[in-house]
Amino acid sequence: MSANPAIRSQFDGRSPADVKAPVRIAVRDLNFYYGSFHGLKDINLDFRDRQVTALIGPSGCGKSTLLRTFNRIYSLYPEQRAEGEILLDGRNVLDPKIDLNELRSRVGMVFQKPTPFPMSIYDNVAFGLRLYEKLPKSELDIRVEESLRKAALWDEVKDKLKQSGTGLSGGQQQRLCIARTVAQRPEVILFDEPTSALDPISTGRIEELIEQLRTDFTIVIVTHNMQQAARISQFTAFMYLGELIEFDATAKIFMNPSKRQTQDYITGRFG
Ligand SMILES: Nc1ncnc2c1ncn2[C@@H]1O[C@H](COP(=O)(O)OP(=O)(O)OP(=O)(O)O)[C@@H](O)[C@H]1O
Repeated sequence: MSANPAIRSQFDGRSPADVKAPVRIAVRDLNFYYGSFHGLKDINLDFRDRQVTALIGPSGCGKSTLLRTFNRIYSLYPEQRAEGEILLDGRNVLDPKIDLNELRSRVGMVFQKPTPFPMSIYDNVAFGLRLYEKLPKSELDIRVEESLRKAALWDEVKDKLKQSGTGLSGGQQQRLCIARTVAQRPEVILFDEPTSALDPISTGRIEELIEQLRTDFTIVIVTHNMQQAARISQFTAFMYLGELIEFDATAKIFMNPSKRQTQDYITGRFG
């Protein structure tokens, strides 16, 4: 199962997977249930520091479910539960004693559809900072600018910070949501299909941005788009029916996967 030269050339010059990077999130024997439905089955997986890990697999395989365990966002729904361990820097985020606000400031999330708050661009970014960090106005201004720069949006909005965030284009709104997440200085950023509602140019900008954000953050991205996974991630996890089928460096998954199911999926034979 080795790749043809066209697939191989896609990986020329790409940042290779750093298999020695420290493990930031370690998933151990994770099972997830929606009521009686067993959504994730015995998942074991390591996410490495300052690497982009893509979660791929056919619709309904559990990619979003896995992503949503890392910041316990599922716990808004009483019938949903996780068993096992998700160690963030060695501490189990599934521990009921963990402070969920603190967890969510350490593990930020960007959703499929841009979700700016109905307030100014500045206030969108400052929102979490005002809640959790009592910064003087001058420092708040610095953090807002820094976050908008990291989200590659500053130059487009610096003269209209008081205008509503909802008046921006879809791609700009998504970068605003990234700025809002980055402002909290999280360690991990979760992206749930962040470009599926965007045009190709906006998609390209978000992909470039994710590559830049990798220098500061550990990134996990759910994507349906196999080319996108190949373009932007260092590691890829292929899931099917709630199970982790294969996890490896992205180049290995796409050029020489070990499992037949992975090969069939990446060559478009199913899913
Ligand atoms: N709220 C829910 N209640 C019951 N079952 C659910 C719920 N949300 C998801 N599921 C089921 O869990 C499984 C995994 O869903 P999940 O959304 O994680 O898949 P996915 O791989 O992200 O799919 P997609 O690519 O279509 O977004 C599916 O069988 C789905 O029907």
